[in-house]
Amino acid sequence: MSILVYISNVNGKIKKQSLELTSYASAMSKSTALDVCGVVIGDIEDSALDELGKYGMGKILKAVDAQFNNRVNRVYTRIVEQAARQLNAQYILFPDNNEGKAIAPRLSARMSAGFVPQVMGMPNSYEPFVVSKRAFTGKALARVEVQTKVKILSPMFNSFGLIEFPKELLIEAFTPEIDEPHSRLNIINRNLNEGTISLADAEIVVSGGRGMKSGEHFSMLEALSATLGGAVACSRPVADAGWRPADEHVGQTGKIIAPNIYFAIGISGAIQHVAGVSGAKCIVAINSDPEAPIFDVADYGMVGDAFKIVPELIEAFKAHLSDHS
Ligand SMILES: Cc1cc2nc3c(=O)[nH]c(=O)nc-3n(C[C@H](O)[C@H](O)[C@H](O)COP(=O)(O)OP(=O)(O)OC[C@H]3O[C@@H](n4cnc5c(N)ncnc54)[C@H](O)[C@@H]3O)c2cc1C
Repeated sequence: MSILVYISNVNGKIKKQSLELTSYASAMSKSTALDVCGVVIGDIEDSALDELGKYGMGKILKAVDAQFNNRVNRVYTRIVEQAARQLNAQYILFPDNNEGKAIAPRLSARMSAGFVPQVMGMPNSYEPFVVSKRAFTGKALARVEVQTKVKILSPMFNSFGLIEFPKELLIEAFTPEIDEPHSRLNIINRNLNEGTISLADAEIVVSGGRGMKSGEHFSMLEALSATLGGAVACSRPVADAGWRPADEHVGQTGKIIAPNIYFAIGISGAIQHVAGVSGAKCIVAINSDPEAPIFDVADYGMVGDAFKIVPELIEAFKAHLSDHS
């Protein structure tokens, strides 16, 4: 019997979320004595998977077929289901991202398995199985009891962290039986953001709001983000105005992120915005209005003009980083 981790394969690379999910599964295996296994789909070198052993992965089923490189959620669901049945998985873990959101509910229906998205922290108990999840756009935690034999969980990114549980890793080829067309769609072109840290993976996020006045002024936030090795995000009006791409918008109707540090710069802190970042470990707010609601949720606040403070911060961080390099 096992705990099965769905390993996201992005162009032959694994995401940090998969390392965190593996740590999470390894912590669960301490309480359940179940083996930690994984399934990965599409072209990927074994060497790209080795790191998972460091976090407690014992075995990976690797489903490689050129047809699997175009992700078709219906087919991926069938593959994970077959892997789960082969490994007698009691728990199946998905990342809380678009992939998890597309596959986990389908799998839940196919396997009659209870599914809990947006899981926060480790299970509260195993008999009965109770786990906490985000509720009411992050304003509350709900404790959920799952009564089905197989349970599917999507832990929130960065809600657990990376913990090493070194294990010898075995990678096995896996040939699922797919008796339906792999795709009814032809993907003609894919445009990927190369060389940037994705918002979901970023440990530091530098986010700007309407207080930045225009899209051009975001170059300042890009410079701060580059200095710190982070990613840039924005509030919804900024994306709506076309100052930044729509996929950078965080909040209730955008991405939900939980970085270690979230810089909210020229952002008022409306409840719909905070809903997307309340999981951040530390919020640093820069706002010229001392009454801005963002200061109610910020761990550190600077009252003042972002156009003066941000360049000074960049210089200070650069000096600090060069002293410590
Ligand atoms: C159903 C619904 C869903 C929504 N979903 C989202 C969502 O997912 N994400 C989201 O972000 N919003 C969402 N909104 C919009 C949300 O209610 C707010 O309108 C929005 O978050 C405000 O964006 P902002 O903070 O950038 O702008 P503003 O509220 O205009 O705030 C700008 C801030 O910049 C400060 N400022 C101005 N000049 C400077 C300066 N020079 N230096 C420093 N600070 C300065 C101001 O003091 C102010 O606090 C949603 C709204 C609704 C109704």
